[in-house]
Amino acid sequence: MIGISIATKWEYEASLEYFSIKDNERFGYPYGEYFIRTIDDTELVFYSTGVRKINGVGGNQYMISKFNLTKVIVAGTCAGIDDKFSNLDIFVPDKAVQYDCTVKEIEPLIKQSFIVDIDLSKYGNDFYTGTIGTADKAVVMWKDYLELIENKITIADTEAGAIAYICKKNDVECIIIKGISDFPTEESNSDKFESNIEQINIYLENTPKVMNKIFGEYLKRFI
Ligand SMILES: Nc1ncnc2c1ncn2[C@@H]1O[C@H](CCC(=O)c2cccc(C(=O)O)c2)[C@@H](O)[C@H]1O
Repeated sequence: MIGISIATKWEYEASLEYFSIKDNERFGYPYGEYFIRTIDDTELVFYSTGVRKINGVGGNQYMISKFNLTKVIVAGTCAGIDDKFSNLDIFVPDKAVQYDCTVKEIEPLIKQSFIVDIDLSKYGNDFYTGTIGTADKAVVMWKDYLELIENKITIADTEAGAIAYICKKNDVECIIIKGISDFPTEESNSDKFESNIEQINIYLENTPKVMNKIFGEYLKRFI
């Protein structure tokens, strides 16, 4: 069985809609909900975990143990960091890093022990790849965005790097498929809150579009 890990309720709702899931096919578990679908003769369990690293890791560890998963695919949205890319571009990163685990004033932002390399060689190369950076807070502030650019991060989220890390501990393959839902914008002091609300609205508008693109154009070749 392969697990499809989904963080937010909006991403999960878009998944329910995409696969036309009926109420009696939805089951609860301590971190959220799951449903099961067979695609190309492979059984997949789609589950919501809730947001940020603790929920992402807890939900995945639970599902790896419950269903004896052989692979986890993290599917969802992310912030765009590298400005060569645009909203709705989809990535399958070959590197996942946690960037909030060091004292950055005296240590490098990213330490080797928090980097997971992902071998994509058997899946071809007709997709965007790069480094996904994960931390427990969303990338909203311009100074955080500049720091990620400086550290050569391509996209950022709040779960994937930690999920890849615990998959490795479990000897379970982890593939991350993420689409850009939003980019941080430079905020001035006066419109900090407005610019944040605007970013959230863009995220909400793009979430179903990203999930449909992942399921329609990317999922099958990674299962
Ligand atoms: N900018 C982002 N940074 C990090 N992760 C992002 C971003 N965008 C999307 N994700 C991904 O989607 C989910 C939720 C998104 C989220 O929390 C968010 C999105 C936009 C603005 C704000 C805000 O507070 O203004 C919060 C997370 O689970 C994460 O995996």
